[in-house]
Amino acid sequence: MIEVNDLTKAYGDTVVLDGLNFAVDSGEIFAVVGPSGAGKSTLAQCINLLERPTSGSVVVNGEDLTRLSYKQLRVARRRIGTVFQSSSLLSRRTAAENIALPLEYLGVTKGEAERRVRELLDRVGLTDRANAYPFQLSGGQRQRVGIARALALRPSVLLSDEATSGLDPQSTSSVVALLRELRDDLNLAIVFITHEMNTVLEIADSVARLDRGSIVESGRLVDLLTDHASALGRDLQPRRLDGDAKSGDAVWVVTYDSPDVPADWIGRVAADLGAPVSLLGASVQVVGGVSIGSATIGVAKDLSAHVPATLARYGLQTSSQHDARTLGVVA
Ligand SMILES: Nc1ncnc2c1ncn2[C@@H]1O[C@H](COP(=O)(O)OP(=O)(O)OP(=O)(O)O)[C@@H](O)[C@H]1O
Repeated sequence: MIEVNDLTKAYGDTVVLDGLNFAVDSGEIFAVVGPSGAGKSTLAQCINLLERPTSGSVVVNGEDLTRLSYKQLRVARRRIGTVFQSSSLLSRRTAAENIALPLEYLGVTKGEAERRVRELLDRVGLTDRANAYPFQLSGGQRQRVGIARALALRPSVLLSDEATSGLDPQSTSSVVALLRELRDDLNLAIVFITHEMNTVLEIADSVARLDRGSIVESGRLVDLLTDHASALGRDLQPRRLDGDAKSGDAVWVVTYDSPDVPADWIGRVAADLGAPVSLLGASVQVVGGVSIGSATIGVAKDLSAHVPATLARYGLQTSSQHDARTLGVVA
């Protein structure tokens, strides 16, 4: 497990990370989301101690890495494997040779390294691409090689710094599936840093939002998605808008997590309001075994005062009435 306690990083007078606290258990994926400039890269560098925090600690399996000497740190750093955005593979080395790099640095015998590389290639599903050079691999395959290399020294923590950014949706899904598999099979604690909300929904057990160097909201993904007061939970909901709101309609985002919500709730809500309800988009997401539904509906603006209570009657919640323009709906 990894714990980050009161972590602060300043460059001169500029405080880039301001007193961050979180813990990630073995077998858990913790996502950190945040806009550009929030401090995500700096956090990644402080976690693997490429940058020394100004104050605070990074504790891996009970050992405070920030207290170690440079020499001790070189050994302790093996407990954290890092995967970067572009996987930074050496272009003149094959996939297998790239994965072998950390083993070579460590002075592992040739035979032992070859055995371990074979194991790792199999682990990431690239046995048949062992002798391919990076330019012969797809973006998703290169990231798999990067993941295998990060696992070479059997770390207990995997740090993923924008590892899926820039990948197409299919490659992203395959890398996400691999990381979830590794979480479960190797019981890794994974810190997944990203600016992509969609990926968080696919991968995270817990999530924190970093904004201007501080964690402004955090929690278990399933709790955030079902907490109607959570701004992060709302931002994580997939938005599917298939239709346009009618002129004169207000747009509402409705969420539900209860199996008791009747399947024909739209018809019933319309009947209660005595006016049509248009379904503009809907999705159902299964997070941690819980089905979380999200729908976007349009209802005549003059009925707005009655909408929340009518929805609540059927176990449906809406946090607020949304401006159609912010949701990309033409009102
Ligand atoms: N070496 C440095 N000296 C001074 N300021 C720095 C340094 N490194 C980063 N910063 C500042 O820290 C802030 C956070 O930068 P960081 O790169 O960690 O953000 P980020 O969330 O990773 O952004 P992005 O998603 O755009 O990469 C920025 O305002 C940046 O200018």
